[in-house]
Amino acid sequence: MSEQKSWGDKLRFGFKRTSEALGGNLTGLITKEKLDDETLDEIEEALIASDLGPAVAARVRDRLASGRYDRHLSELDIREIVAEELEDILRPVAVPLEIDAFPRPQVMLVIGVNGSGKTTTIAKLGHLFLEDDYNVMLVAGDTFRAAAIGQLKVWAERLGVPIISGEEGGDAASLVFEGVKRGTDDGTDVLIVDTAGRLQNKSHLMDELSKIRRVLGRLNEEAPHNVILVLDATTGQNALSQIEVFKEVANVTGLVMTKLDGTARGGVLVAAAEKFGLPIHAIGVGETLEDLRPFDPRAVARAITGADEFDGE
Ligand SMILES: Nc1nc2c(ncn2[C@@H]2O[C@H](COP(=O)(O)OP(=O)(O)OP(=O)(O)O)[C@@H](O)[C@H]2O)c(=O)[nH]1
Repeated sequence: MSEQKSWGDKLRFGFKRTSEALGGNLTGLITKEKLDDETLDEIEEALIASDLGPAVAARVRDRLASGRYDRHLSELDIREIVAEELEDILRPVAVPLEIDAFPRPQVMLVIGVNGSGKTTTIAKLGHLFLEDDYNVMLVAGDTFRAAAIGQLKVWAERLGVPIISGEEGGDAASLVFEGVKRGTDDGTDVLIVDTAGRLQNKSHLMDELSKIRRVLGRLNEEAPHNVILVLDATTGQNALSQIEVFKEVANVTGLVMTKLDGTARGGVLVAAAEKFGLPIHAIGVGETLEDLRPFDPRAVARAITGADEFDGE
């Protein structure tokens, strides 16, 4: 119970800068007597300025326009209406990561640009699975940098889970192969693989992933079962271009968005949901292991719009 509450508080706190930005953009528009076209245009622009993107802003505008509100709408009314629309957009993509009964281990490749929070996210996902009593193993497949290998080893130790790692510059695919073999023998449920999947150049990423696939295919045709793209919300609209490019070169199966706490640009979560419809497995609102969770679309929509700050929920 208290865990739930504290996550709710973290969400509201995390999205505070986003909801303040949205509120700031809306303030002044709401005092108008009725929702004429000019006010609707201004609200639409305010939503775009909040990183929700033009498509989401247009949806909200349509909703407001079709409401035929014959009364003065307060700021809270507007926030409530926006929150409902955002919830509708987020609901279909709020898909928690599931571990299938078979085959085990389930192989999850984690990709993302440098500094997106990839390594931390792997640790946080591991923590989530451990909480659900799954056996977890990590693979330090980002062999480009010794620091990345070291960092993942520290996380593995903290989590108390095994890790397969090699030397800097080593072959990621053979580490993954070893991980699946060991994981099969040890009864591992989920193998989470860090990758150097970073888009320094597209062909390198494609080569890396296709080699991993090829090698994995010898053990299990369906692996990798998940290819998870980690995105840093503070990059705003740039996160959308990253999805576009990664989708082109890797078979991205789902997203994790991090650093929603450090930014006024959290609206990009909704823009991504609307534009791509890819599952968003979890969101990160802080640096500790507990700060990554599958999300409740209603709670997130209300945190983004700050609706609950107003009605005292
Ligand atoms: N505030 C906040 N910080 C985060 C979050 N997720 C990750 N970070 C921080 O972001 C920084 C980068 O995270 P890493 O996990 O090292 O990122 P990476 O993508 O693996 O980066 P490289 O190892 O450089 O490839 C670290 O300081 C993390 O603590 C989050 O949800 N919120």
